[in-house]
Amino acid sequence: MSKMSEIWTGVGSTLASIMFVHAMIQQYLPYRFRDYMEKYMHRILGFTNPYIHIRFHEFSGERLKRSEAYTAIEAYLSAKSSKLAKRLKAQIGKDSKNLVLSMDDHEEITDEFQQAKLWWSLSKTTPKTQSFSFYPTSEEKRYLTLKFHRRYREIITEVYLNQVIEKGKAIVVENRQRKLYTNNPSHGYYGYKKTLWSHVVFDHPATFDNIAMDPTKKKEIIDDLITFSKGKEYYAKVGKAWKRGYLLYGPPGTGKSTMIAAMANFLNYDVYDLELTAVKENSDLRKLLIETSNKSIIVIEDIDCSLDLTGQRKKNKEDKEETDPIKEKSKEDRDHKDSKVTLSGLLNFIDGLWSACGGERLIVFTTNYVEKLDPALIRRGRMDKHIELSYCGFEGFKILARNYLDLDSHHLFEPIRCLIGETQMTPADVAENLMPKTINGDPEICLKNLIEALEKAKEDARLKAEEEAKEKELSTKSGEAKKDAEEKELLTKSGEAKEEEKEKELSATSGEAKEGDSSTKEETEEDGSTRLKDKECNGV
Ligand SMILES: Nc1ncnc2c1ncn2[C@@H]1O[C@H](COP(=O)(O)OP(=O)(O)OP(=O)(O)O)[C@@H](O)[C@H]1O
Repeated sequence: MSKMSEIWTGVGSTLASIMFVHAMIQQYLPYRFRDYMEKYMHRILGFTNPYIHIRFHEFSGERLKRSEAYTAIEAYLSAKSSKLAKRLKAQIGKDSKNLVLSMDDHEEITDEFQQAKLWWSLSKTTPKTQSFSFYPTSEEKRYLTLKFHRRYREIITEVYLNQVIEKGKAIVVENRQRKLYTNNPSHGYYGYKKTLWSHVVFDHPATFDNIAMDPTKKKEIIDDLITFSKGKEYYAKVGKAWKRGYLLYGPPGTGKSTMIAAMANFLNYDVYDLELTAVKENSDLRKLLIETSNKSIIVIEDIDCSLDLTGQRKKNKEDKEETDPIKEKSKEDRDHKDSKVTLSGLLNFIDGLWSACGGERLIVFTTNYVEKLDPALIRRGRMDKHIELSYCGFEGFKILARNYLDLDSHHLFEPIRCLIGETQMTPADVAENLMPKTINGDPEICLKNLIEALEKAKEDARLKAEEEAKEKELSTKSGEAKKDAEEKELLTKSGEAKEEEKEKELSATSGEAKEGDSSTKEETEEDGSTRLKDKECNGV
């Protein structure tokens, strides 16, 4: 018993001495010397230690991007961690339904592969000088370490790791909780240790089934998206970055935002809603791009009024102030932020060298005024597919009737078919009219509401057309009157001119006659010496 306590005492004092020496070295030895010591310690241990260590850092490069390998390994280990690790981290899983568990910092779990035993551990380093902060520090650097016996080197590096990454990637896709991101302002008080994007869970119910548009057009878009998402090899073969640009244009309320949500749901992509006016300069745009993940849609809504990219912003503003002053006011407020993003910066963002890092990205612009955009911005190759979203047709109405009223046919469909072809009503307005105003509302009432609204829209359009025709007539008449007056004036002027000419002519001929009498006069003017003689001839 006393021997045991002696041993323990010995172990305790040895440990204390080691810790003391370690603390002394940390405190007083210059860091360069410490580095040398560490280096040689590792070398000495390398001769005796039969284990190999591989590190996987969470962030690659200058913390630019989360390492894909790290993410995949983390996902691979998460199933094992929940069974084996003693300390776990919990995160909310897909659709906010379940918890995803993974091992906590400084935990270690084991794995086996073809009789080889492996150890995975999660560690982190904190910065040497840590300042006090109210914010969670983002300076911690995490890394996973794999340890295995050197006799398994080949099998682990050539087979096991590839399998881990492949399985991990599949788990990431499966567990992916899709997100809707928005960029934080590059200026202002958020500058300290901020992340570039903030996100919420993306949970939009729009799908291609419930979007109201022409079925042929819809199929064309779906086919295009499928071709894109399966086109990794093709894009590599033709030497193009794996990305595609979509330009969605059309009047407000025709479903541009709804289309983006449907695309994201269809492809299972994240959405990055990029607010250009919050980006200070072109270099910030590049950083934002690097921070986006693969399998994502980067959206710039209302591109025509985001920035002075069209060279016509002033004009746009004037145009729109007439139509929607409230909306325009808030846009104007945004414009007041001093963003220096330029058209060339944005073009670089879309298809410069940096746009090729990562892959499987869609870039979507929306606008209500396609004709006002700079052609360079929307040329094919940048915006590969131009999609017009327009007023609701009968096919679109049928989809909305199915969505909102569970109706595939009704005797009121026929009058609606006629009316909808004669009016310009957006799907948003049609949907609003179809929405039952009470729970379990009668679908017939909703259809009648729509008919009423369509008739009103038709009447309004007729009145407007009449008014416009009148205005046109008036302006033509006033134009004609003006023209008449101008012509008259011209005539009068030309008459006067003619008269003047005649008078001139007359005076010229009478002058000539006089000149005939004194033909020698000209000569006298040319030659002063003859003048006297002439005068004499005329008896002066
Ligand atoms: N094509 C459509 N199919 C189904 N619903 C639609 C469609 N278009 C509009 N809606 C309905 O109208 C609402 C407004 O549509 P959305 O915001 O997509 O229009 P938008 O074209 O993006 O408008 P804005 O140009 O003003 O941003 C949506 O919530 C949706 O319910």
